[in-house]
Amino acid sequence: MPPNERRAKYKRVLLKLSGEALSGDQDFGIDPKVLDRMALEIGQLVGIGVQVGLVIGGGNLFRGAALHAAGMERVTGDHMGMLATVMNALAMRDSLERSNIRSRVMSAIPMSGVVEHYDRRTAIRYLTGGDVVIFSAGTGNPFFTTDSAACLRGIEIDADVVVKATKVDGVYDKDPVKHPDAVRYERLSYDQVLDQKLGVMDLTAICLVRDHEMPVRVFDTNKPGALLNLVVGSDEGTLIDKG
Ligand SMILES: Nc1ncnc2c1ncn2[C@@H]1O[C@H](COP(=O)(O)OP(=O)(O)O)[C@@H](O)[C@H]1O
Ligand SMILES: O=c1ccn([C@@H]2O[C@H](COP(=O)(O)OP(=O)(O)O)[C@@H](O)[C@H]2O)c(=O)[nH]1
Repeated sequence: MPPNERRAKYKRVLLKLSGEALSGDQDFGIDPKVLDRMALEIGQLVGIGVQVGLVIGGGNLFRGAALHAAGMERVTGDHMGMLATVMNALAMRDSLERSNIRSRVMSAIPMSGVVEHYDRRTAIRYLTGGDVVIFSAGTGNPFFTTDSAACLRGIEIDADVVVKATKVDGVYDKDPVKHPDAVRYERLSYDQVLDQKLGVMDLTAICLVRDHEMPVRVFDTNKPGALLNLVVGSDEGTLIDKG
């Protein structure tokens, strides 16, 4: 069935893309080919009437913890990490707009003249009007991650689901990159993720979605069509919910 004839299961989704995904085969930076592919996949969602909020990480450029390990003060490192997410957001907007997908970038850190300051009601208005909204600069606070920012914004904008795009095709009983015998879950409860300390999302983010009963789906960024499939209700990746 052509994508535009497929019916969406979700009306509004919050999609989290890791910064690392944007660097493609390189260790650092932004690969325009990856952005263009993501823009295409996001465009398919918009095409079937799904409202898309986007949170992009910054790990392809800077991570506060890594800068700190190299000797930098942690808060300064986190500020650099958050600014990195703004750069990624600008690159993503550029790619979306080249594909004729209307989009807005909002930042949790005010950056007059570059991007709009985050405001929940304005964001919801943009989403309702069909614009993709990219929420940048994480939560605006050090010591958090963009996974937490994705869960926070997902809850704030009343998304139906938080969708985490990652390098693996779901949540496993142990890290599948290190353990080839790891077994993938189709569905998990928040408490299982917390009790078993399953490392696919940080625990602060999981606590937040648990407290607000926001479902999360983890899927493989590199699998073509997976995002559209899960939005139309296929069993892609792993679903984390209250069980
Ligand atoms: N139980 C687990 N199930 C799935 N992935 C896991 C698990 N434990 C650790 N991981 C690792 O978590 C990574 C995904 O986390 P992610 O947040 O996307 O990475 P990043 O820190 O680059 O953003 C995977 O690449 C995988 O190696
Ligand atoms: O609310 C936030 C979100 C992010 N960061 C910083 O920004 C970096 C990049 O985000 P993240 O590591 O979550 O990116 P990803 O792993 O998704 O690429 C983090 O390492 C933190 O240093 C932060 O301080 N507060």
